[in-house]
Amino acid sequence: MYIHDVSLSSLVVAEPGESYQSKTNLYRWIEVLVDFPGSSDLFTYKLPEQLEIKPGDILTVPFGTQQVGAIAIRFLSQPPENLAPEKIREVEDVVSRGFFPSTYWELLNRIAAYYYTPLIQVIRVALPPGLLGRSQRRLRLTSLGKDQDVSSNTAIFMSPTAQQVIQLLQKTPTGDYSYYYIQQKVKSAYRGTRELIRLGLAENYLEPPRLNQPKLQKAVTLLDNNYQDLTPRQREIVEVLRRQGGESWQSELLQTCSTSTSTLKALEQKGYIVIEEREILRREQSPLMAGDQAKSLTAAQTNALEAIQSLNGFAQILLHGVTGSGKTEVYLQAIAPLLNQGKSALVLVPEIGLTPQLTDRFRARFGNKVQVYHSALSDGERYDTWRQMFTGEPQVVIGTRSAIFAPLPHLGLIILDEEHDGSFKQDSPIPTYHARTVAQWRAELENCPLILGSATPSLESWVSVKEQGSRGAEEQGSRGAEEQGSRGAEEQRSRGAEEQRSRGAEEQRSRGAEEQRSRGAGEQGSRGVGENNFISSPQSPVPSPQYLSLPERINSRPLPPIEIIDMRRELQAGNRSIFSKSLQEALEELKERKQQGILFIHRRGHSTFVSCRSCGYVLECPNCDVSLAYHHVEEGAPQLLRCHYCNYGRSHPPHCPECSSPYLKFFGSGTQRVAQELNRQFPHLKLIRFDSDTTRNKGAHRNLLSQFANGEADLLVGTQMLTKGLDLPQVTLVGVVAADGLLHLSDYRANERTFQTLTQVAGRAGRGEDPGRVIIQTYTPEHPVIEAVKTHDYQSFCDAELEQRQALNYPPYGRLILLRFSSLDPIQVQNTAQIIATTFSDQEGFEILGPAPASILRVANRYRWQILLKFAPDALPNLPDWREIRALCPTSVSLTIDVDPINIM
Ligand SMILES: Nc1ncnc2c1ncn2[C@@H]1O[C@H](COP(=O)(O)OP(=O)(O)OP(=O)(O)O)[C@@H](O)[C@H]1O
Ligand SMILES: [Zn+2]
Ligand SMILES: [Zn+2]
Repeated sequence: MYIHDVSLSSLVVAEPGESYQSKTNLYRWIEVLVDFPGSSDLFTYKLPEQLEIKPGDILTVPFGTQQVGAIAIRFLSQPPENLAPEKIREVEDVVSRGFFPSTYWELLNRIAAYYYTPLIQVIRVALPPGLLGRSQRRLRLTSLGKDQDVSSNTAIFMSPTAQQVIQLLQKTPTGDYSYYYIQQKVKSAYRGTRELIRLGLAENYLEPPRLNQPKLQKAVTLLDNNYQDLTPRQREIVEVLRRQGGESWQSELLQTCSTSTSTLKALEQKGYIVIEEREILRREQSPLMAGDQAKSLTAAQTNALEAIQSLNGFAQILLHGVTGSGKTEVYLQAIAPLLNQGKSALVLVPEIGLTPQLTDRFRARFGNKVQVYHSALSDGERYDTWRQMFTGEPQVVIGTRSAIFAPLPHLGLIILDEEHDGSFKQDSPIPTYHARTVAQWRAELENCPLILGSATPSLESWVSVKEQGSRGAEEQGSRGAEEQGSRGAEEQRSRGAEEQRSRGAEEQRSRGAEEQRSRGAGEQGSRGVGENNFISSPQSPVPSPQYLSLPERINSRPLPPIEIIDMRRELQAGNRSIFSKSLQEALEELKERKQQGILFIHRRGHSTFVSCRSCGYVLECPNCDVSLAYHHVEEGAPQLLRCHYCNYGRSHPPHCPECSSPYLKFFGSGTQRVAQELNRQFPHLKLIRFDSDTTRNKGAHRNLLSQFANGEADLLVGTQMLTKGLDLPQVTLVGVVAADGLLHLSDYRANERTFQTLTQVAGRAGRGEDPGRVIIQTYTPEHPVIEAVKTHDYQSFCDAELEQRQALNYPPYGRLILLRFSSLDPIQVQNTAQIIATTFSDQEGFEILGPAPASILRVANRYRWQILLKFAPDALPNLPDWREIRALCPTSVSLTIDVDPINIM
């Protein structure tokens, strides 16, 4: 055994369609990941002759004195340098073939390398929870083995261990045991088991994780219905079963016929029916949808669809469609023909609970071919949905960021809807992947198109389109929608996506190889999986997306006009309400016109902090360096103080804890306060509060949204979560109570995030017949972001913002890596951050910002420090060895390496 690191250069896997046989002749070693607690390294094994192994197969290998499960990762053409070939042990056997295709493994390896994460941890995010950890290898008798008479003549040829093992198995009613148990009971059992398998008396299998065993339910199947010797009661049951097509779940049959299990048993004994356990796949229960037909497309939609359908193999599309322009319809029609070709599609959305409407639209179109996959499913649901994907049946998987790992065998298309959304990025734990980046790799490896859809594309995507060349996005943007779709597609084709792809791959390979060579051989041994220095510059190797736009709303409906209200003026004019005059008038009109409205508030709760008027004391969280938010839903409800970081809660004190003054004042408005204020000023308006406090239970989002859609309320009052994808034609008014809270978040993405949020929330208004109206209240109306939102001017916002980013080398130009340290010990975490920062100081090619305390130093009693590394564009710096960096961290300090971080706070 030998520990070796993974790097792309030595990643040799069978390409699809390539002859695998020729590879085995070349490569006589294989690296495997062993399923052994605490082991995250790759180990090298010899390929036995006569045994076909491919990357992605599940194996058994000798490990120390045991046999353990393992996953074949990749072939090696040479044994590791400092290990004698004769010391390398052989793979024992293949348990399950083709568990994952080779492209999938390459994907996992890229993620491990790019995000500095041990491969095993990447595999853990890719698999449903618990699959790897708890799966168990077992041995069971075949029917031949069950009938084998151990004292007979044939058995004489069996070795004594094989005889012992088969006797052990025959003693159990099921004829199977775990390997672990067999090894405990029979000395050197492994030889015996191999022998039994060779003789066809026993077989290997992998038992699925214990907690997630398939769910079984009794099913009744009709065998015979010629009614002889049946009582009238029994005859009735058989008749019911026949009318149901000869099959029913037992529980349903019992209910329909009001009968008992003993009556069914009697029928079974007479040979009329069989009752057997059958597996039911647990999937999220979905409401039944009325079917829905493809809509006839607008000209711009048609152009976009044609461009998408003309793609062959890997290509990226940025589908920039204003809010309400019908992007979803384009997705649906792009997917439909794929399903008919036997392929599947993957649709990623920011937060699935928030977008039941989107899932419903897919279900209405594709029925039960739609699978929903996200972390809020129970482990059992996740496991079953995951296995359903493996069947290879054409299907549409809709999910959140981790669904990018959905094991769909024939992937025909990947879509990232609202691609700009921050929830596609994982901040912790490692790998700190961005689903967009992973989607780009996956589409490339699976050779299928990737569509990035948004009304407010991320600057990353925008820049990559612009950099595509002189005939890029800018020109296209100003061209008529008509012309643009087809021209764009043509350009793309002639430039040859193919060529780009192979170039990208080549570059990568040779770069990887170089690095590999330059590293000392001795060094290799100490490294773990995925700790190599591969890093790619932002522009390469993935080719730029093609730009498609849907510049207008459906039916040429206008985008809603946006009024900016200067709240300082309101105050000067004597209006002390949180609602401006305009907003008050607009709210008054809602009821008269039988229309609905949405009010956006940046925060939940009632007030963001509570402070004493007499001494200025601010009530703070005992575990975090933040103030406590005041929660009070309505008159008579308990008054609570809650920490929005660690969820600490306490009752609201009647007096200041410091000076006992009774005069405590509330600052900063959240959803609860706005709701209370609305109830006071507009008692006739019915409202629904929509924030993480009111949507905690499963299905709550859907319930509240359908209440609102059914007209049971006039106003929807909520946070961020109502900016995403709501398509409600009756909504004419959108109000933003205070835009400033968004702008004042102190990181380099605050402007981009504010522009996106405000544009998206504004986009909820006027999607139906009646024109919309948007009112944004702010104390800084002159802010350039607010002005760009007002004029719906994405382009000029981007230009201004990109200029700043470029000047400071921030993404999408420069690249960032954030090291986050945290510890219960305030001194140790600071010292560690300082020590590590000095190890960087002699390196060239990047700038070191920090170490600095995080903007909130303490959260949940952990002290947080960080170091930001900033790389110049196109620089391929000599990055430190992350293993060594990690080694400098004492166990009490945890380090997260966040590659391409988007939250730097
Ligand atoms: N070709 C069409 N003809 C008629 N109606 C359409 C057509 N395409 C889409 N629609 C309808 O227009 C509305 C808006 O479309 P959709 O929600 O897909 O827009 P979107 O671009 O995804 O919006 P957003 O980005 O704001 O969420 C939907 O109700 C949809 O059913
Ligand atoms: Zn006080
Ligand atoms: Zn707290």
